Amino acid sequence: MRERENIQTHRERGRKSDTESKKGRERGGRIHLCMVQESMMTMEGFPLSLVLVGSAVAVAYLCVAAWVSWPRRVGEIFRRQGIDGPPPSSFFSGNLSEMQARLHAVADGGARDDFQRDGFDDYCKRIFPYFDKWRKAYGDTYLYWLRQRPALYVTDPELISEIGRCVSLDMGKPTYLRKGQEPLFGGGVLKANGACWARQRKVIAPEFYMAKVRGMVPLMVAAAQPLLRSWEAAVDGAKGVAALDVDADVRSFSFDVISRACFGTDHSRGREIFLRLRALSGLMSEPSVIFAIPSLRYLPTAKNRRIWRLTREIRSLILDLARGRRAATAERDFLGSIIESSGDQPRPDDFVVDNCKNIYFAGHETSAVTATWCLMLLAAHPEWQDRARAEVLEVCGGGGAAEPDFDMVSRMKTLGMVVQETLRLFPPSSFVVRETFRDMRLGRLHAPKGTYLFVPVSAVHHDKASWGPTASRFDPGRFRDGVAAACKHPQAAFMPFGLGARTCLGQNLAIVEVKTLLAVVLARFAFTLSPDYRHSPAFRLIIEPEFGLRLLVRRVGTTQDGCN
Ligand code: HEM
Repeated sequence: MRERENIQTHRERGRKSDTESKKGRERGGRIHLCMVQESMMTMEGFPLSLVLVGSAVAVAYLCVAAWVSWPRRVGEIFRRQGIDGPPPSSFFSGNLSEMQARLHAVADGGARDDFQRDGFDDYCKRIFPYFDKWRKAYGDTYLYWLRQRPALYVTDPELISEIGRCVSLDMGKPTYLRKGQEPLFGGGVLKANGACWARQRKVIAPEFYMAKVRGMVPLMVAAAQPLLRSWEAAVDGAKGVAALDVDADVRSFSFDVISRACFGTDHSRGREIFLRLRALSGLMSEPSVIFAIPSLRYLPTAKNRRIWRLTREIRSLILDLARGRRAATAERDFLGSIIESSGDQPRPDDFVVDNCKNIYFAGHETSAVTATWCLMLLAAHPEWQDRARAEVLEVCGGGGAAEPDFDMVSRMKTLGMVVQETLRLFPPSSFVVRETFRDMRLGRLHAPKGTYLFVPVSAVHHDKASWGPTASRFDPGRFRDGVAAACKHPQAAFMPFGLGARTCLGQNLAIVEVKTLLAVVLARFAFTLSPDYRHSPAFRLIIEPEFGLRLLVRRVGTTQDGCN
């Protein structure tokens, strides 16, 4: 009985709850309907475009929030690894404004004459005062900011070696080096990355192997003749001792060497091309708002039109030469070889044009400024000048009568040590720079994608921890038993030609070229620094003497007053 009642109650409860839930469903349905109606009213009240704009704003907000918080998150990644650094002064400039302010403060103090008879102040502290300050505050490896990009300053030998060992295509030349520089470098080997770079390097590298450079010594001797003739004329005209601004002559020699090495018998036409490249480079390095705002590069301003015209002329001159070469017998110089390999490249004409331009930029000023610093250091250190000359005269025989050939140049060990010590004290390239194109592990370091790695070559070359207390002194003798015996951590302490997979392709050519020039000069002339030489290494993409190099030059075997 009670059971029946229970069942009934349960059924009634069930009916009741069914009715309630039906009512609820109806209410819910009405609510849902209302919401849809409401929302339809909203859509009607506010046009769809407003809703879309709202969504776009929300997405943009999220992107900006991610962008703005990225530096903080990256900073945190480095801090967790024990790497700290100066806080960015603003989100947009990073540490750039502080860097500029310190540079101005030093410039306002005037260019210091920091040349000393037996040593050189570490000019890097004057040229890059911010790095020195930050290194003292944050240690050998620290993080700073170039706008919104993290930049790691690396002087720790272990980390430098890791960068040198890395062969991954996920690390390469920073993209900022290419932006706006297309007319000068195009997609050539210097700034390319990934498979495109690897393909080009494979073709170009053999052109500068020692076996090729061996055959270039006669063209170097030929390229030195105008300099020798003009110095002889000046010395004879001055009745014994001439004051000469030698840096322009040395640059002209180097220009001729690279023209002859690249274009062989066509070197005079090559010179025409390189002269236009020089003009183009001059135009593009003029400070201008056009290059700060990328889209302005496409405006037909007078300057842009000149840039475009030069770029077109250079391209068509190189391609004309290449067409002539294809029709004639193959010549085994740089141009001949890259024309031959261009067929396997995706864009053969670009490959030829861009790499001719790249070799000019890579190989002209760097070798010239190295030879200029060598002359300056030999002028300032007569004992080393005498030793180097004695070696040249001995190797070339007959009092230096014979023109040097490759084997003779290779036997000039003292001269080799002088060149190495010059590259240590004044490396033309102040930085080896890389960018990580994805998150990477370098030894113990985890570097997020988009990190710049800056190895300050000149600072590392002057580091007393690696080179000892005489680091700032000119002492070629330290290289007597090679680089390994000259310093601690040789892989990470001496890198005038860069690091690892991207190391300089022209280093054999450069060293033989500088030694050959010094040999022919030393065999004929003795020189000292002019009293008005002002020692002031300046950073203008490469480290060069700010006020040029003036020497007092006389013929070998005569004294300062010109008498035997
Ligand atoms: C004393 C003279 C020279 C110095 C100090 C020098 C220095 C350098 C440095 C520091 C690099 C960058 C390496 C890196 O990022 O790790 C480089 C790259 C390069 N250099 Fe030189 N260089 C000199 C002369 C030359 C000459 C004469 C040529 C050719 C004729 C040349 C061709 C190149 C090329 C093609 C690269 C790009 C390599 C690549 O990215 O794969 N260099 N050089």
